[in-house]
Amino acid sequence: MKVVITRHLPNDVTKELVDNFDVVMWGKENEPIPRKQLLEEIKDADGLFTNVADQIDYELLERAPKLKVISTMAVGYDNIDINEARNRGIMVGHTPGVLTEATADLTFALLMAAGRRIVEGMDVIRQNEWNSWGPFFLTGQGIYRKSIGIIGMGRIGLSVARRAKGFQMDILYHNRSHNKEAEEELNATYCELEELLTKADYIVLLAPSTKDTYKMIGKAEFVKMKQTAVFINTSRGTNVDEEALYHALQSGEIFAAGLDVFDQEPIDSEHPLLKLRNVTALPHIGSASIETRIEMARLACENLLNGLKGQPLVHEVK
Ligand SMILES: NC(=O)C1=CN([C@@H]2O[C@H](COP(=O)(O)OP(=O)(O)OC[C@H]3O[C@@H](n4cnc5c(N)ncnc54)[C@H](O)[C@@H]3O)[C@@H](O)[C@H]2O)C=CC1
Ligand SMILES: O=C(O)C(=O)CO
Repeated sequence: MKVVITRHLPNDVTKELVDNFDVVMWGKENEPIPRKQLLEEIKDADGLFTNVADQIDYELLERAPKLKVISTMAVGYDNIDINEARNRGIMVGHTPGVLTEATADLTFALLMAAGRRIVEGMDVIRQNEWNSWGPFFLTGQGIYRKSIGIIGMGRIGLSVARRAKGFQMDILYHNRSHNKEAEEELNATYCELEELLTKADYIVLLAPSTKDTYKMIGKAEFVKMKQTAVFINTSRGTNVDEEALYHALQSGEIFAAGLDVFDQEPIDSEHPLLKLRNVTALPHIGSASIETRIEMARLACENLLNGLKGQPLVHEVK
């Protein structure tokens, strides 16, 4: 059987796949396999090892009559046409859990960086703009004992809430259903979205990208936030209306934003959002700790191996 791997991975991670299957692996780690080449290689493939940056759509699936398993090295699978895969009897595996703590760390780092203007401070030094200590020079928003509103209280949301508890923050959340663990362990309060937006000092978006969450934070939502609010998005860029976000940041409707994800990735370096001093932007590195990425790659390999051997996947998207 043939397996296509769309990014270069370490040999010790792919060993079992290489020992058992005919593996075609793209040679570069940080550059995507050209679409044309992927469409060619997929024609006789039984398994596909992919990630958030590949579009696994109708066109690709239509060209892959033998495909049995798609395994993504990610928890989010919005880049995969799940319905089409299901119609064709193709199993889809993903990697929930192993990346939760790394992504929560990065989310909290962004929250602190945006609130306390950390990257802006570095820029000021680099640009030789640091003249003196000033009473209100580079002052930002406090974090300790402030409130945090988490939209999407799932695995990562709960781990972010645990970090917030360490800062004695008041935890509000909005979710599809009540999260008992968050309420009992952290005294988190369930809110309707509107209430969360008006009350929270820090607003953290961690819901998946679905048709219900598409641009769920837009003009109407930013207007409801406090002028001192700091907005953090580590979910997916498509969950936010970026034009409305730009306007809210530029006009002072909100204080700052910390963004790890964008509507178009990679974001163009000339994008208006990146011109704003009150934006802290990162290139989709939420889960990028070395140990977490290795665990994700191993789990994705295990999903693929299991599927191709006719065994249940460790984590199958249902
Ligand atoms: N920036 C990065 O590198 C990373 C980003 N992510 C993103 O984070 C997302 C969350 O991951 P997990 O916490 O593991 O998933 P999860 O499934 O455990 O949590 C998602 C939560 O969002 C809630 N939700 C769904 N639709 C909602 C809506 N319309 N309104 C409010 N809440 C809603 C769900 O009920 C669930 O509790 C992923 O889907 C992915 O998009 C995940 C890992 C790394
Ligand atoms: O897992 C995900 O969904 C990511 O965005 C990358 O870790």
